[in-house]
Amino acid sequence: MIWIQTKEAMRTRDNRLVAEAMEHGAIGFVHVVPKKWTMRDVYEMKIAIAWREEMKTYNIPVVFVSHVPKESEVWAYGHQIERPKLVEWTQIVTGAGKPYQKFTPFYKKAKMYPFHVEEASVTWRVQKEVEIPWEEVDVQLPRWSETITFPLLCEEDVLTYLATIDLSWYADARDEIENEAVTRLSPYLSTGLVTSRTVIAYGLQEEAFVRQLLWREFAHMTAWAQPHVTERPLYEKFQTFPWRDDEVQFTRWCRGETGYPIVDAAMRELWQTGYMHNRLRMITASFLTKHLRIHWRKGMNYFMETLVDADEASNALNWQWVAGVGVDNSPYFRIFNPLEQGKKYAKTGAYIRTWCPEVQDVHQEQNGAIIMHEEARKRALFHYEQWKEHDSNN
Ligand SMILES: Cc1cc2nc3c(=O)[nH]c(=O)nc-3n(C[C@H](O)[C@H](O)[C@H](O)COP(=O)(O)OP(=O)(O)OC[C@H]3O[C@@H](n4cnc5c(N)ncnc54)[C@H](O)[C@@H]3O)c2cc1C
Repeated sequence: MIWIQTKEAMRTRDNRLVAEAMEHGAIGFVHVVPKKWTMRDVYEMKIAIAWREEMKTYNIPVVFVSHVPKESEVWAYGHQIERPKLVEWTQIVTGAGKPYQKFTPFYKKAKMYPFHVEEASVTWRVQKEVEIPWEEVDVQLPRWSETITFPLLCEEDVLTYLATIDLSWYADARDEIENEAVTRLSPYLSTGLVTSRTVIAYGLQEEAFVRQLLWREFAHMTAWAQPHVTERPLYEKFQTFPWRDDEVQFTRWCRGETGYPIVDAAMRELWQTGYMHNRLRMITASFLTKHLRIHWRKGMNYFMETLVDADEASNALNWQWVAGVGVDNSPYFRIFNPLEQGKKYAKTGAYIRTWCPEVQDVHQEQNGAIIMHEEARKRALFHYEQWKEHDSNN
């Protein structure tokens, strides 16, 4: 009997972990119920509840536990079998055999190889009742999750959705916030309801889109090669950068009360739905790290708690990228003007008004704004220059 962690394993297609486990006989799944819930935990729990129902047809138990005792052997992606990838990371390396630090050369090299295709799908079969060696726990989802509409909960629905995706205007419009051209596949990729190989197998191969899937792959490769990406800046010199500690301003950012309509709309949408468009993630992360000069790790941790697609590697790499502390990033001195970003990518104001109905002029700082843009920009540049001169060993 083999027990498998539900994490990233609740699907039929491209699932070698489960297919191989079944070759050894009966299987069961264990799902660890968290003590403190993030948005993504709740979403995963809901997927696991639907999975438990589906698995009943085959007598395959899905057990909810508080923890997995150290001594018990439980199969999991990343242990018995590596996570599904599009390319072989050990092959996509520099001339010196090192992992790429920059995305563009990684991307160009990755495109030189055919992508890995889907591996075994699981052929489910009814098994005999098995004894459960685990102590089950009751699941109490947090009250706040009751009002949230979560993305799809089972693979079949996601596959149906995949078949409907039209990428013909993705390249031109992926930055648009109001006329959304992006796919919203990230919760499914993050929880493993589908793999990027299945996405490709469904014919979603438009170049600009595949480039984004490879950004994800690059983030995961980086976290594998440099696991400290969630802790320290990859651009080591930034270890000494003087971030500000300001709980009041941080809370205003989290709550969408900065007085910058585009920032506030995005942060409120995140809080109420767990979703935020990529362009808005860039604008809000830039605002926190440059306008407010608050540590990127605080923002990163807040996104990990609130995003329904929270993914440690993608989140950390992107935060480092926006903050300008990674190795392949927009430099710290390039500072987004949130008002201009709003005019360009959320032109009509409809998006902003949905989340900030109180706002009159959607492309202006509001009365009592946390800081004036020009002043914030100057201060950020001043501190950056000072740090460069005195502390960064440049
Ligand atoms: C500060 C910040 C934090 C982020 N945190 C996360 C996170 O926790 N989880 C997460 O999945 N993505 C994260 N991203 C990347 C990106 O914003 C989301 O993947 C994207 O918005 C998801 O929407 P979509 O599926 O409609 O994207 P699409 O544009 O349709 O892209 C398709 C897929 O490509 C991948 N992808 C797209 N852009 C990126 C990117 N910049 N980096 C890595 N993969 C990408 C995602 O898997 C996405 O589902 C973050 C970006 C920023 C700037």
